[in-house]
Amino acid sequence: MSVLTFRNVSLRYPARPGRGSAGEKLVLDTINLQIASNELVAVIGRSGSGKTSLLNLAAGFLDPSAGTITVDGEPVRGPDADRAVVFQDDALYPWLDARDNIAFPFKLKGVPLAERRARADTLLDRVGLANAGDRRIWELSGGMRQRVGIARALAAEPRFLLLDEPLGALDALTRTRMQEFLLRIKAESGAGALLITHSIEEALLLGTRVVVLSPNPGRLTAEIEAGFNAEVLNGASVAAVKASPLFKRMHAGLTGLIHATSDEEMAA
Ligand SMILES: Nc1ncnc2c1ncn2[C@@H]1O[C@H](COP(=O)(O)OP(=O)(O)OP(=O)(O)O)[C@@H](O)[C@H]1O
Repeated sequence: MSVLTFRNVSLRYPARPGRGSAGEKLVLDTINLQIASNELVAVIGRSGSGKTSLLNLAAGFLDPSAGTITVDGEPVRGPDADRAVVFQDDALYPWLDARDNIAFPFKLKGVPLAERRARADTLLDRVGLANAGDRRIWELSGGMRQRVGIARALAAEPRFLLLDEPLGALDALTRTRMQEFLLRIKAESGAGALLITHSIEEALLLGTRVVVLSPNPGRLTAEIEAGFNAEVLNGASVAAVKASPLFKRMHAGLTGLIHATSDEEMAA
């Protein structure tokens, strides 16, 4: 079991040149958060509350201004394939086909061509794209592209998946299918996951825990345990889970928590 830990983490963006320290911005304030391999922690909060900044810290793209981020006690010192990131726009290489996109991390590790293609094919199969290996990225639908992105993230067998609105650009139907897919893939991979989403519904459906980030500066102001992901993994339909009275009550509760600090509407 691995654990990603934020301990008293704050993040300050520097002032723009010429503005002295007056323009400095405290974006995250004293964040304490742990994500274990068996968890999917969903972070919600209004726009600008610091969700992406939090994920960028976990990824090692940014250094905290104070506090520490560790994986199993080892400080995070920069990006590492062990903490694989999936973005909203899939960030795939358009000049490569689906198979070679997935095989790319193996290429960087010096794995021979035949072996890396075979490993990519196994991953394609896992994400339900066994017949799409030869297709160019622009020949794939949005949902298929996100599957390729997720397969590429899994290629390094990461201990943590860092998911920044991975389903945000998909139409509602595809998104629902992909939510279920993401849950299964996450469970099979054994990786812990941090999911940033604008959707309270998605957070509640996928998260083992949902944490609320309140803005100016970003602080974790609420944390709830959610068990709906286990219901979906046990075979319940996403539609049935979302329609349950408990889901609706918890959704209303979280909406209230976010609106308590916000004038802005969050997407349902
Ligand atoms: N590189 C940067 N330099 C200065 N300020 C930044 C930088 N990146 C983000 N910010 C500011 O930090 C705050 C948090 O931004 P962040 O993108 O983390 O929030 P978010 O909750 O992910 O927002 P959204 O939901 O709109 O994506 C915002 O006020 C933003 O303007």
